Amino acid sequence: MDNHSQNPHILMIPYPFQGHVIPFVHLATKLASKGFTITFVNTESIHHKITKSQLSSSGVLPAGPNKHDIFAEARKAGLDIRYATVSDGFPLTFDRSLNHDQFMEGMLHEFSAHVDDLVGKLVKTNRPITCLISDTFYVWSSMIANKYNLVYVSFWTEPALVFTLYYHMDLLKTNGHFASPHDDYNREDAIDYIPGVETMDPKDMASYLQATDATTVVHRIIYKAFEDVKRADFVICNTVQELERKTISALQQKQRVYAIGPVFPAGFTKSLVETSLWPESDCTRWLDSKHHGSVIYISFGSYAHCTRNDIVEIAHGLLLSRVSFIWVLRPDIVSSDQSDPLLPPGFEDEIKGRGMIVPWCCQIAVISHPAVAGFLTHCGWNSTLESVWCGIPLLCFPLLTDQFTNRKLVVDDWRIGLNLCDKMPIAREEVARKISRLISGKSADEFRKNVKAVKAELENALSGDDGGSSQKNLNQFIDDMKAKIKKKNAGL
Ligand SMILES: O=c1ccn([C@@H]2O[C@H](COP(=O)(O)OP(=O)(O)O[C@H]3O[C@H](CO)[C@@H](O)[C@H](O)[C@H]3O)[C@@H](O)[C@H]2O)c(=O)[nH]1
Repeated sequence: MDNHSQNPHILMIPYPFQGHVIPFVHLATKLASKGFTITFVNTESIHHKITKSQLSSSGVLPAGPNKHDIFAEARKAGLDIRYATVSDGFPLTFDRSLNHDQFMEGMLHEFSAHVDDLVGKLVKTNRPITCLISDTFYVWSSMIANKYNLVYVSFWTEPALVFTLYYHMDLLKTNGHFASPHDDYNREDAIDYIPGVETMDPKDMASYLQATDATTVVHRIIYKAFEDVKRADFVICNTVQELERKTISALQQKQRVYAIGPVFPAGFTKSLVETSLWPESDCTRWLDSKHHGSVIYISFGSYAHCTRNDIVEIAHGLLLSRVSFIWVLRPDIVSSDQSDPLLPPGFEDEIKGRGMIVPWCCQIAVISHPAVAGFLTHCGWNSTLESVWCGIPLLCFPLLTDQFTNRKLVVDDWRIGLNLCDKMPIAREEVARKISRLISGKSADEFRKNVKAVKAELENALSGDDGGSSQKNLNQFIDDMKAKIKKKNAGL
């Protein structure tokens, strides 16, 4: 076997959002620790945000020629991970959150030209890349892989259930549950025809599949991306086989799909690689001062926005509940052009000593702390997996995209949490009541018991080198990918 097929050089490109960059970075270190050479590509904008936040958190950037290389420490630890950046087509000062649709149009139409240019250079080096691992939401992966004769691996950072719903959009359309020809009406009865999926309520689908306008830029991206993924050589998924067995088996009838999750940093501690787009506030000392199992952690991830009313009602609910809490209020949580105070007047005085409000933190450090008892979350998939790993029940407030489906897994299937509000709009009394049910009494005991069982599934999946399902699947994927690269190199 030649060196390239034994130890291939893989190009990895995450979608330029926090919730995608994080699992991609952890997967990169995992693959590098198995001997692969990786070139990891971030957009210039993501790179700029990470280095800026690193500078504000620590006051210093690492010295020397590697100061702008987020993998410098990982390389010192012996991993062969190289780092490159690519333009997303917009200037650094462009507000991608505020101008979301314009940015996404760029992702749809222009980004591939920049990637093409970069890959063209990378394949000419003395250690050429032979494989591309790109985010499933990209629309150009098969085109780039074909042009440069690369094996094409699609990495899906959400549950397999969400993948399969997008994968079968044609069925949802034919049956009138999505993009119904009757203008603004989609069928509301149960969906019972998706292979490998139990009967499900349409309100549990990803928000984009519940929309009545199915022509937005995100929809056009999803249509194209899910056509493209059908051309992937392999699909790897940040989930666990035992948790989504039927869904994954049905998908495997169509494609080579491997459940390799949860993809976490080694040892579930702060990674050697900086990934945060915002400076992290340190919550450790504050948490140390609290009783075990007494604190609620609240975060809605990096991408979704909520309304001013949501924030106000949650704030009042927290006051009524009298629990201690850490609340991550991202600067753009309502909108990045919103600078008026969000919290009710006097709130911060009233919560002194009991509540801590931060713009961002090291989430895995916070939820690993024994003081934390519950997580009020938007149900981003990374947050869901991380919370389960820490044995923390969830209070679910899904806002967008896969978060509605993730909520169904948490609340209806695994029974490890509950809905923040059963009917919109959200009301303060219900917030207080649900917080109490999450962390005290019989309901809390039940959630804790159930979350232990799901946690055990995650632990088993990662146990041993070849014992757990995700370890086995990762090893199998690696063997299959190497074989495919060898075949491709041989022109077969
Ligand atoms: O203060 C914080 C808040 C979050 N995080 C981390 O940021 C990530 C957030 O990821 P996730 O919980 O998945 O939420 P989003 O950032 O919203 O992720 C996007 O990407 C996910 C994966 O595709 C989807 O499941 C989400 O719905 C989508 O919004 C997690 O690893 C957290 O540990 C921090 O480190 N500090």
